[in-house]
Amino acid sequence: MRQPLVAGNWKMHGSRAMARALSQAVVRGTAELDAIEVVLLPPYVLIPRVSEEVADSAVVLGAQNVATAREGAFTGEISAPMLREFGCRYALVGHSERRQLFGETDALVAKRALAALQEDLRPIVCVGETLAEREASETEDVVLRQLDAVLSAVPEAQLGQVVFAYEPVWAIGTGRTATPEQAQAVHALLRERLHRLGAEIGRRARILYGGSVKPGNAGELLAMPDIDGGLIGGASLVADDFLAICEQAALRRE
Ligand SMILES: O=C[C@H](O)COP(=O)(O)O
Repeated sequence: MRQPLVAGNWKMHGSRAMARALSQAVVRGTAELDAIEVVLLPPYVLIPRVSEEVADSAVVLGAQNVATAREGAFTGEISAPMLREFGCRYALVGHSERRQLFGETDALVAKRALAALQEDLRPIVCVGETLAEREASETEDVVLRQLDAVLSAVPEAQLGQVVFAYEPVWAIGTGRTATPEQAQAVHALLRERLHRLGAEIGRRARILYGGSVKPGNAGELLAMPDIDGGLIGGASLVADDFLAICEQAALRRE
């Protein structure tokens, strides 16, 4: 059985006071939820603050991106060794906002995933189609192209460390969620592709869903056989909402 994972992507939100209060609420509220893995992805500058708050808990820390190099003249980038030093265990790569707003290509996303793995930082690889691509019936081609770019770069032995996330771009921050059936169809497609690399790889890979997940729709999404958790944006900034989603994910496990 795959352990459900719920990750809160705070995006570019927060302050030191907010990070402290929200992390404490998540630590308290998930203390009994040992069936699931809970990951917080604050902005870089809040990582040290969140790290202190989650230190004695099962809540895991991650970053929203990671550099392709360990160090060097890469202004504005933060490397995997730096993130590890501050307690991060995960890093998002290829979030659609990075792809769309900052021009990150499939090749760059694959390099970021590899750089993370080389430092024992688990990448959460995001894939997803835009509304125009969905309407042009290109969803499968787009998500498989994005997935294959990473699969061809990462050694098979390390694939077990990778988490995948399907986030239809048209559902992110829009209040418009994919139906559980739409999401399941893409998750099954991704798993099928992973399965081709090895039955065990396909069976064990965790594939999260993201895009306007809220307490009101989390249960039906997480009930789908190939949805192993959520990548939560807006709702992760509201402790009660995030905790309610974590509780739904824990039910999936039982
Ligand atoms: O990383 C999180 C996703 O982009 C989803 O964001 P959202 O829950 O605000 O739609």
